[in-house]
Amino acid sequence: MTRRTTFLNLLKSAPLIAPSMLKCDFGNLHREVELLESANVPLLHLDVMDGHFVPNLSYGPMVIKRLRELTELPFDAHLMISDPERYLDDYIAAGCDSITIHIEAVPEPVALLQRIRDAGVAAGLALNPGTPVEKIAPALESCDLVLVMSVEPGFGGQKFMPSALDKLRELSSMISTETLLSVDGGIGPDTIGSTAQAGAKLFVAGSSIFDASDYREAATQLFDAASQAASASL
Ligand SMILES: O=C(CO)[C@H](O)[C@H](O)COP(=O)(O)O
Ligand SMILES: [Fe+2]
Repeated sequence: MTRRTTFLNLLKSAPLIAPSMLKCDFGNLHREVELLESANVPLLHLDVMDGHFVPNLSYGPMVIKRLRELTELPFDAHLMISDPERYLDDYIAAGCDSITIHIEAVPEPVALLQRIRDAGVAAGLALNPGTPVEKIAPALESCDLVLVMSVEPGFGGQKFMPSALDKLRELSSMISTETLLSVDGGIGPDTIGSTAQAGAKLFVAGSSIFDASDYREAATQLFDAASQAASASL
């Protein structure tokens, strides 16, 4: 069983709430991971920023490797970096279970997505709010995950952009049922329902979990809202 197979099996437990570690307390990673494990979240979303592709810096493979020692939760790495090919092996070796690259950083992504899959890791492709769905259409068959950004990438705590909803609807009719459709940015109790109705299955949540006093309660509230909206839209 590869990391990719295990990651894709998560789809069976959708909706999936993925805390974005960008908003966690980096001075106390061990404790944060313990709290998230007791909150029963199914995976962690790791935002990697290089200060070039996006105007912010976060962490890289060395931190992810140490985090890997703290938990067996699957890692969903979101690489907001230029030239991800150059660093890909480091992220694979650090223990990521899925690796998502941006179409704006890699306009011809098929070969790189295949390299990720060949390494036994799930391959994801993200698009920014200003990028139309057509740009990623030729690569969809090479994707295990498609990530619709509902904020401009680079920072947590931004306001959800409703233009993501049309993209989610469009993509749900284009991708296979085995592909994880993910949404990232401004996801909270008031916005998650509309994204679930639009077809998202994996919901990245930073502020709405880490700003809460009880992570478990916050994650459960998001899960319940997404489940209800998804079943109402059936
Ligand atoms: O990729 C990201 C930012 O580029 C983050 O995953 C995202 O912003 C999470 O934070 P929040 O839920 O607070 O919007
Ligand atoms: Fe992200």
